[in-house]
Amino acid sequence: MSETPHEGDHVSPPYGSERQFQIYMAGLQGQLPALPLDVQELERRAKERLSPEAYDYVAGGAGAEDTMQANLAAFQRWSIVPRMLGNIAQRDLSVELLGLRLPAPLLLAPIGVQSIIHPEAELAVARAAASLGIPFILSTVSSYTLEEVARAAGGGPRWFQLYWPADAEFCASLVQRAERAGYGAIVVTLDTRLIGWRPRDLQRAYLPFLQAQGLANYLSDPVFRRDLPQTPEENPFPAIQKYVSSFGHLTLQWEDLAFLRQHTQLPVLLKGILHPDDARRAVECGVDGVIVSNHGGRQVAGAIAALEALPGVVEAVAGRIPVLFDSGIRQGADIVKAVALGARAVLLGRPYIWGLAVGGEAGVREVLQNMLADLDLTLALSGFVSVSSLDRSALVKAERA
Ligand SMILES: Cc1cc2nc3c(=O)[nH]c(=O)nc-3n(C[C@H](O)[C@H](O)[C@H](O)COP(=O)(O)O)c2cc1C
Ligand SMILES: CCCCC(=O)C(=O)O
Repeated sequence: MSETPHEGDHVSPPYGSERQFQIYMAGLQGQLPALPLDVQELERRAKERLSPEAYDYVAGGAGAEDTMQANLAAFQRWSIVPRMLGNIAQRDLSVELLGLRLPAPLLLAPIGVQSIIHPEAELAVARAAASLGIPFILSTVSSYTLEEVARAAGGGPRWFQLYWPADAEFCASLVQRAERAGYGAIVVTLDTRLIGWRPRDLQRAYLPFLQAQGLANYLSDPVFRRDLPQTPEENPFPAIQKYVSSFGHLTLQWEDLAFLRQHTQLPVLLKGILHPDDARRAVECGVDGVIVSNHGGRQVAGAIAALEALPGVVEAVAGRIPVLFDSGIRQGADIVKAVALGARAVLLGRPYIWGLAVGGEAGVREVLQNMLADLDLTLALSGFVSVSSLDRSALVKAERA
């Protein structure tokens, strides 16, 4: 099922219009795109394929899911004001990020336990991302080990997301394994030291981690395994219990970030920043980047929409480190808006998981290709030839609906 990357898969503008043309030409021969282009339709198709609990786990959010909805609504409060008659023949979607030149301001957000979605899980995602040169961020709670996923990615760019465990030695072990396996940065997720109140999952009493689908990095770690009374192969319960009791490091504080610096050479980014004061604190702590995110509305019901938080964080950071963004990216225009508001790049979340559910590796690739083509065309038709030339002047704040 896996396909090897093709040279021609690399995104180079005017790729958007080429892809569009390919789709229409294939249509003349009676061939339609494999995946729905509309992300809501894609989600419906994914739902048909997934178990009800897996679907709800991905689709759901915290509480009444008001923040999850607000994440999407926030994009409608900014409008692009297209400019005419610039020369848009030569376009450049690429951006520089922590010494990497990315083909577009796009990465794949860390999403855990992907084997509940597709048997090839993170391996398929890593291959799809690598074929386009798009970095992916592997979750700590992945279904395959970080070493297995690194092998699947080959030379493709990758970062490791850290759920900082209470055990310092285990924390150091995870980070050093990631560094050895060629991950280029550590993304510390701050907003999920406890799991949010998620009614859909609670109603089904469903937590996939308790079925070992998200424990690959734990069970393969020599430090984690060391003091278990029985090996996880003999009896999984002691390992699961240990995982549950050590998952969230509830006494972790800003000063502790120095610990990471002592244990890795890699750049460190903080994911889950929403308040400008936290952004300033992050800069003072010497981290290399922040990610504005409310975890897709899965943690604090009633929290600020991520896009609403972005301008305040950008202002507080004042260009000292890159600001990334996620929570609500669904189409090319959303990327344009986030970048215009000061994000260096964005993370795509749920949509690529729907692609994985419907089409495995090829499905993820198709979602990414469509997103990049949409971005390229939206940018060009708005009058911009490069992502780096976008700024707030591209937008107006719409009247509140
Ligand atoms: C099913 C699911 C699992 C997730 N797992 C992780 C994770 O393991 N680590 C993490 O930092 N964020 C995790 N996230 C949050 C995403 O990285 C990202 O912040 C979120 O999906 C963005 O919202 P959006 O998908 O609505 O755009 C998860 C999100 C979903 C939907
Ligand atoms: C233990 C929680 C990890 C997965 C996650 O981040 C999510 O479900 O949102």
